[in-house]
Amino acid sequence: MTTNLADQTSSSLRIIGLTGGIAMGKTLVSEYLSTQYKLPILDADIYAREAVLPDSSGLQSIVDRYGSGVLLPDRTLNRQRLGEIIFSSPAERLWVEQCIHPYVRDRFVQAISHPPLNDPQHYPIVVMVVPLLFEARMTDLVTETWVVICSEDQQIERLMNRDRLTLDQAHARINSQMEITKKKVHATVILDNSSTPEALYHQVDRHIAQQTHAGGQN
Ligand SMILES: CC(C)(COP(=O)(O)OP(=O)(O)OC[C@H]1O[C@@H](n2cnc3c(N)ncnc32)[C@H](O)[C@@H]1O)[C@@H](O)C(=O)NCCC(=O)NCCS
Ligand SMILES: Nc1ncnc2c1ncn2[C@@H]1O[C@H](COP(=O)(O)OP(=O)(O)OP(=O)(O)O)[C@@H](O)[C@H]1O
Repeated sequence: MTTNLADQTSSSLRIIGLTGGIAMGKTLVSEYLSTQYKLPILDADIYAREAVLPDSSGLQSIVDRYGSGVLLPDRTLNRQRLGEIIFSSPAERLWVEQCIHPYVRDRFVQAISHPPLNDPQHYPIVVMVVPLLFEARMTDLVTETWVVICSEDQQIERLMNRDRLTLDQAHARINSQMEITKKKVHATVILDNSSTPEALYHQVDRHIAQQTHAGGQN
């Protein structure tokens, strides 16, 4: 039986699962929700980094599999090297994910089940930023899903510029995620980030107000 975290916590608590394709604008939205609405933000990418900190069992497993060449001289994870490995091999990506995702899920569950975030009087809305919300089957952790989208051309341009990637590298990362058209099918809310950040923020304002007014229902 699937355990639904939202059922374990107060029914009035809204948990927004914020996702979208890589580099489509999740961070822009989460920063806005944090600064404009003071919402608590829990971020899967941050938890995934914690899972491979020096001396963690996660990092040790990765070194056991790929050798010490996956470490930088200061013994921290060489993220660029691990990225080359997992974004060019679906099998290795799945292996790394099964190593890291259980930790990420645990961190979300811990955060939302304990004070202060389990008190809807203080925090009626919590945001979980989860790039792989659908792929990693974490939708049971949230009460609504917000999917940020833009065109594929914009995605590639933003990704290449931000992360200094070649076109092939950008494609490899995009192709390792569920197609955005499929994510849209599962969305409670679609946020179109193909224009300016301000246009995106207006949509966020509208959906926070609408959903709050409707009592957090879809
Ligand atoms: C491969 C790693 C070391 C690359 O690190 P890097 O600093 O370059 O990227 P960062 O972690 O900031 O991720 C940037 C974006 O890449 C995408 N991404 C990351 N991991 C994955 C993955 N396994 N599959 C598809 N896309 C991914 C996400 O959109 C994410 O927001 C890192 O992404 C990683 O450890 N990935 C495996 C863990 C994971 O699945 N994380 C996703 C959150 S649960
Ligand atoms: N509307 C926009 N116009 C121009 N640039 C944008 C816009 N939205 C986002 N960007 C830029 O695109 C890049 C990706 O945006 P952002 O980091 O918010 O995406 P993300 O979904 O959080 O990425 P990731 O999946 O890697 O975590 C950033 O460099 C950001 O500044």
